[in-house]
Amino acid sequence: MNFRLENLCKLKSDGTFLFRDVSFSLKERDILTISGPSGVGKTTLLKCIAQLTIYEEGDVYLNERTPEEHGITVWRTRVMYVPQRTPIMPGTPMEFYNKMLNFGAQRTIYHVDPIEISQKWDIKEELWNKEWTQLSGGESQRISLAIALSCKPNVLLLDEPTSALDPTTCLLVEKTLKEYTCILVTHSPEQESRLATNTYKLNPYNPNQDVLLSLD
Ligand SMILES: Nc1ncnc2c1ncn2[C@@H]1O[C@H](COP(=O)(O)OP(=O)(O)OP(=O)(O)O)[C@@H](O)[C@H]1O
Repeated sequence: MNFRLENLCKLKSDGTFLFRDVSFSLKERDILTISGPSGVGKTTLLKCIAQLTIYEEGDVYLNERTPEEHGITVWRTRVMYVPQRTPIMPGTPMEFYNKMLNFGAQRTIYHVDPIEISQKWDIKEELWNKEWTQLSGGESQRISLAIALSCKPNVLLLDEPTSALDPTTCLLVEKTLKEYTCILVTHSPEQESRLATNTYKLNPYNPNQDVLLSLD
């Protein structure tokens, strides 16, 4: 497996750059952490990679093929975005998971049991049949993550995946994540040093850099 991002550029609504020329690459079981100040564009970068948000320039490749070549729906199952907060949804996690199993691109994938994954993180099986609205932030965060891991995507795009967890549970989740290839947004330098095989610091875009570049 190889994954590559080349010179991704994203404009803000006022026409200035949110970020410019973001490039990195990953191989199997790499964990690339993305850090940077609040509002710098970390979530937006993950959404661009997942093809959930448009970007103005740049290319992204999974195994040397673009999202268009894979097909956008297949891409999103192979390069899977997990938001920081689970959107408010009707029904239970089990109902959601069963629906997902019948959804186009997922039908062809052999899934790992998400309940088994979540049990490693102290999620009891009965929680899967509770309404999403009745779950705590940390419970729904772990269940959403278990569903994503069960699809065995090539690359996981994780937005602060342990933000709602206590330190002990956070370490249990990190232990599992080490078996996967991830691009992971974190505000924790400790988490970065425990997990990262590669790091990327997203800095606020500085237009003065363009002037210096054009003078070269
Ligand atoms: N689709 C979009 N197009 C243009 N700008 C956007 C888009 N989505 C978000 N933004 C803007 O990009 C900026 C960065 O938001 P983003 O949520 O990516 O930051 P972040 O680095 O993840 O922040 P935090 O660490 O607080 O979660 C915000 O000002 C937001 O309004």
